[in-house]
Amino acid sequence: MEIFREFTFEAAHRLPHVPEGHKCARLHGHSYRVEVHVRGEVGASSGWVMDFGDIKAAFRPLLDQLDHYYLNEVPGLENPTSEVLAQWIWARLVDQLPLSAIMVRETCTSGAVYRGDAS
Ligand SMILES: Nc1nc2c(c(=O)[nH]1)N=C([C@H](O)[C@H](O)COP(=O)(O)OP(=O)(O)OP(=O)(O)O)CN2
Ligand SMILES: [Zn+2]
Repeated sequence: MEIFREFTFEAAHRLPHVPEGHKCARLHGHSYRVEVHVRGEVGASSGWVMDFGDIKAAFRPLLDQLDHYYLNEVPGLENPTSEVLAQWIWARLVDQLPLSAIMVRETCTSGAVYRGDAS
């Protein structure tokens, strides 16, 4: 069984390695949406894989580093694409949660999913 908890935060960024003239080289912001997916057995007594509250607690320190910040200044997010952000979140949660995926949405129509492999 896979469950997920969604989080939202506001942040600014710019993409430093895009071609000259690309709109994303300019400072701009997004209302980011992050889904943290975890996988496990459904407990016979609990009826759940884990408490959504435990996912929320694990994500809280990351939210404190991201919400209303300029992402380029956060260590590890100097090139804050959706892909880099998904990997950054994964690396900070993988020792605490049985992760199956991290989804990052920059906009309603674009984002990235990281499942912990190289691809
Ligand atoms: N593979 C990626 N491509 C782009 C990323 C990214 O993180 N990974 N990021 C951006 C920009 O951050 C941009 O702000 C968001 O992209 P885009 O989908 O182009 O957003 P728009 O809202 O501007 O889309 P429109 O529908 O064209 O208005 C760019 N690419
Ligand atoms: Zn952007």
